[in-house]
Amino acid sequence: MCSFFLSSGAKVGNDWWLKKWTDFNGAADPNVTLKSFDNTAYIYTNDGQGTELIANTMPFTSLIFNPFATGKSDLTVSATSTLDEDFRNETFYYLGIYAAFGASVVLANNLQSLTTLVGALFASRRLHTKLLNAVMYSPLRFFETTPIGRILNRFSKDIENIDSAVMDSVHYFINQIIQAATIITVIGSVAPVFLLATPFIAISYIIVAKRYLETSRELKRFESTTRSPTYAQFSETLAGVCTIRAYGQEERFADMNKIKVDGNHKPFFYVWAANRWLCLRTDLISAIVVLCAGLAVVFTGIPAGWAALCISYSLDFTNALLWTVRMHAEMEMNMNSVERVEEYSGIEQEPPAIIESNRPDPSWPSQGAIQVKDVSIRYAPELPDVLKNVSFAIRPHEKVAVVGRTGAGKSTLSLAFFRILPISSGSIHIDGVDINQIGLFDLRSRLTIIPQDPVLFTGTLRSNLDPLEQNDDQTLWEALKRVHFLESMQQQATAENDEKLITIEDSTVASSVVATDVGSGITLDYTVTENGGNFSQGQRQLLCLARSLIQRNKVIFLDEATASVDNETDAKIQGTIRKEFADSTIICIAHRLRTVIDYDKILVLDKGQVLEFGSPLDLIEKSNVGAFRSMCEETGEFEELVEIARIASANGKFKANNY
Ligand SMILES: Nc1ncnc2c1ncn2[C@@H]1O[C@H](COP(=O)(O)OP(=O)(O)OP(=O)(O)O)[C@@H](O)[C@H]1O
Repeated sequence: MCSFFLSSGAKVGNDWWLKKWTDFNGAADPNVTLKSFDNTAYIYTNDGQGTELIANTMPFTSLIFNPFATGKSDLTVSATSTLDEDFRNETFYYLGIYAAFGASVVLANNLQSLTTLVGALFASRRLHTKLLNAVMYSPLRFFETTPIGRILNRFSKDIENIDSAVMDSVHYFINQIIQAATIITVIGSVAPVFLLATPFIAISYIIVAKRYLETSRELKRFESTTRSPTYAQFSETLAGVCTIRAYGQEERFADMNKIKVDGNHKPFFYVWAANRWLCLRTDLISAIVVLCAGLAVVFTGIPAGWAALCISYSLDFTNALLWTVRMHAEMEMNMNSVERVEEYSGIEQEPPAIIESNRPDPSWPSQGAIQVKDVSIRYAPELPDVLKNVSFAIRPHEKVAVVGRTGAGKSTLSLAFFRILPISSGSIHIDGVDINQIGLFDLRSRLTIIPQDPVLFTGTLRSNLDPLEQNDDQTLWEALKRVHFLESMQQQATAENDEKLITIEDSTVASSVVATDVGSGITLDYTVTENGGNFSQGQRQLLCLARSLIQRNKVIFLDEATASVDNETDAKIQGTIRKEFADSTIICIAHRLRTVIDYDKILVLDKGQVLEFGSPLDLIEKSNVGAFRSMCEETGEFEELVEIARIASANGKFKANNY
């Protein structure tokens, strides 16, 4: 009679568990052996003539044994419920391990994501700051030789890549490598003969990956370099849209844009073609891996479960391999952005902003005496000198006009004072301080320039006049009034709408221009659009002049500051300059000789050299060969200019020119 007790759900799971069972059965009937292999239990009897398998379980299933069906009804096999207890304990034990694995995977994943994100943010911020500083403090030459599109590309696409893509690709690349290595290890440990195939797999991988990486890296670089001209062309087109329309060239510019966009998209298309190429190769390698795994399984004769594991892992290998190569390429391509941003951190920099050991007195320059000695300047080391051994001296509070033909070097001279261009030889002293020996911040913050092209920033009147918010509203309004900006706005508003009566209030509270209609009123919060686009060129120059009035520096450069205003406004502004800057040294670059004929001195430049330097009257009365004299003659108002110069000389400077 056979008795077999096994409660339902009991499973044969591992050797240890089964060993106990076997012992138990062995004790019950020495002719019965119970073996376990690969999660399957086998019951054998030995009738003295040989061993016979009489029952077996399915893998991971309960032992179902019907002794009558086997014809071994005299067989006694017994098992007790202690097996269930063991099984239950072990199940919980392994479930616990499994849960712990799950929890650690979740934790590790989160930790990894956190580290990646924080690391990426930190790295990206550092790189961005480095790039910004490098560009901000680069010399003028850098901007002249570097297309704006290229700089924009660094700050937009490259920084975006570093922000979001670089760390992701590094992260996935490492994951994929671990996955591929794990697969090889698992298959290798189950069927070690498989390891014989790994050199072949490694070599194939290296060949395919190398080819793909080289191609895709070049394609990506090509894509990046073709993007900059696209940006440049686009921004140029936007800036010159009026001219383009005026000449009816819209279509040509649109075509140019299409060509550039096409050029930029071509490499993108080829990147995907290369991707397909890669897929084919990795599929091939993976097929060989599956074949090798299959052969290894067959020839080592490992149990079915392990064999299945090997094969299913080898199938996963295709994906792991493909993504390892892809992520490797992606990582390298994204690293191009890091390389490109890093490249800019090595660009030439301007001298230091502050030299602690040599800071000028806070009141410097208090007089405005200037000594220029043998100054030569060039725009680049490979270019010829633009200013050649220029020497002159200006006494405190003197008003000096710099005149000369186009290209004579007038604007370059003002750049030399601000050290926008480095002085290649000679020196400039202001109130006895060699400007080459002090920091750029100290130098530039003590001088004022009103450039040929007035620069305004998007914001408000207030933010443009007083960006550091160091002055009260009253001062700002005063400055606007003195440069006749308010008048100009009033005229404009009146012209726009006669019914909107604009008045200039002189109230001490704000001295604001208030319109009866709020819509046309001007306040210090009046919007200034990009580049001051909502003001005329002349109004922009007036605003720059107002800004310099507020600064009240002792040395002022006017680079054709009133070139874009009408004669009447020019006369008013000149009056303001004479009054407001009476105590300052003024160096004024001018084309309208009438504007500067009553200045203290005239400096005539020609081809970067000083031709004449002296009082206007002295120069104008020079014999016929005088350069200034012939310039005055060319104006067609020679007599008038001579008259003004004479009155100015007789009555004291800055009084004759009443227009
Ligand atoms: N960015 C530059 N790079 C190279 N050379 C330049 C650059 N700017 C000006 N130059 C050269 O320097 C010389 C002097 O130019 P600058 O602008 O100082 O003349 P300018 O007298 O102010 O002329 P304008 O009256 O037309 O403003 C010119 O011959 C010009 O070719």
